[in-house]
Amino acid sequence: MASLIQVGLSYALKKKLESLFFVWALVRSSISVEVKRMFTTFLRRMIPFLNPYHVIEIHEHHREHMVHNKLYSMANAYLSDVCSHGANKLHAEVRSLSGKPFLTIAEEEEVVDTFRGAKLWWFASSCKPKYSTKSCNGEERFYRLTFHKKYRKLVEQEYLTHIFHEGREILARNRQRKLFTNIHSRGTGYSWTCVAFEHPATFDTLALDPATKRDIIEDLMSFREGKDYYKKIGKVWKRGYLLYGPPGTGKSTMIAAIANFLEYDVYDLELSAIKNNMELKKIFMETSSKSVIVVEDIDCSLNLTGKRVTKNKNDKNEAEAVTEGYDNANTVTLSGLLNSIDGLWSACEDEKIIIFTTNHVDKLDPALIRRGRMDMHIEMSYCTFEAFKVFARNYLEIETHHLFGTIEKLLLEVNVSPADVAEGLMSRSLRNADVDACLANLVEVLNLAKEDMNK
Ligand SMILES: Nc1ncnc2c1ncn2[C@@H]1O[C@H](COP(=O)(O)OP(=O)(O)OP(=O)(O)O)[C@@H](O)[C@H]1O
Ligand SMILES: [Mg+2]
Repeated sequence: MASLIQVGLSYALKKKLESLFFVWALVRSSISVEVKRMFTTFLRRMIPFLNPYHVIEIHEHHREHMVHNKLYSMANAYLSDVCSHGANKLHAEVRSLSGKPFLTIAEEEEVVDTFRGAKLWWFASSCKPKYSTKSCNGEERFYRLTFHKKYRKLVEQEYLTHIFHEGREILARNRQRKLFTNIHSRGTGYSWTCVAFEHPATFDTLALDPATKRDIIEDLMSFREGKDYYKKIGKVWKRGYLLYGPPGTGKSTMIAAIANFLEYDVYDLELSAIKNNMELKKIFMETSSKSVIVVEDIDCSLNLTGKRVTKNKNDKNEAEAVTEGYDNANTVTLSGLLNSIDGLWSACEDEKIIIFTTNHVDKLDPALIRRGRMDMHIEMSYCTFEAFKVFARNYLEIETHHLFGTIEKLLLEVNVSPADVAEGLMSRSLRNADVDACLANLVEVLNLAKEDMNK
């Protein structure tokens, strides 16, 4: 019965449609081409006029050159972080070894965002790309952003920039941080190669005088938040730290703690592997923002202790020229290094920390470490009682002990590095020995050091 009615209805509908088409064919043939054109133009104008919404499509790649569209990546990160709760279907992936999942909005899903009172609809979709590239040969993803036309100015002038900046911050927070080192490859010359950066050191585990630690943390925080300030005073947004002190006092550990605190990548620059100033400049330019650039043992890296270039090169013989840092095609010189650190090129991709470490601060050229270039000079000293207490807290989970008095006295008498103290505590704590045994072992280490000193 139901199917009979259905057949009857569709038959009636078919008949109606047939008569409509017949009338339309009659009208079409009777009206002039001119009227037809006017009618179509009118319709074309009326449809957008009646539609109060505007649409912006943000594709994964630039339409013409098929290079990656940064706005797409930022929008993707932004929507995943801010609006993903509104989506029913999500994709999950892990981008860093920390294991934190990163959720992205699945295709054909719509989420809603609000910005300064404006409501914005984001629809995730994909299409066939016009051209195919290595990274995109099947489908190209895109977002369709829909908003009321009264918000057009707001979207163009503020919202898209807001998306870009927020997305960049979110990507930086979620990315896998990297440790780069410079290598020489036959084809491309000098370049960076990287591995995941997973050093566990933090300021909590760093054994250091609490006041110095606080100063460093405050300095780093004001650097990180100082974008507008640096711009206002006309300085490139970067900061230099010189870490100096005897071996095993925690200079390299401090670098890891700084990078972890700021969540920056680390570029470990091996100066002695670089051929000349030109290569050095190139390799500096290839570092990205939000990074710590490190030159360890700067006093040993190169002969950078001579004076800077003097113009009258002819007065010098070759050997003197090299020692005094002339711009030689086959060497990295002091002036080359200074230029790379804070010449005009250093302004590309700012927000960088530059750290030099040395065991012999007195050997360095004052020009290399003057304030403004190396803004903060941090002395990493032998182990103090305050530093020891950090180890005791971290390694043994104790705040006080009857042997603390003896250890404090011994630490005032002998020069032992934090590395030695850590080793003294660790050799036993690893084997689950009790606290008393660990501290007794350290007292023994300190007494031996005292005997050595007296000898
Ligand atoms: N201040 C410190 N806080 C915590 N651990 C430390 C500290 N100093 C040294 N250590 C421990 O000692 C080891 C060696 O320290 P680190 O490599 O940081 O010393 P360094 O100053 O860089 O030495 P070098 O001048 O020989 O390069 C580290 O692995 C770390 O475990
Ligand atoms: Mg070191």
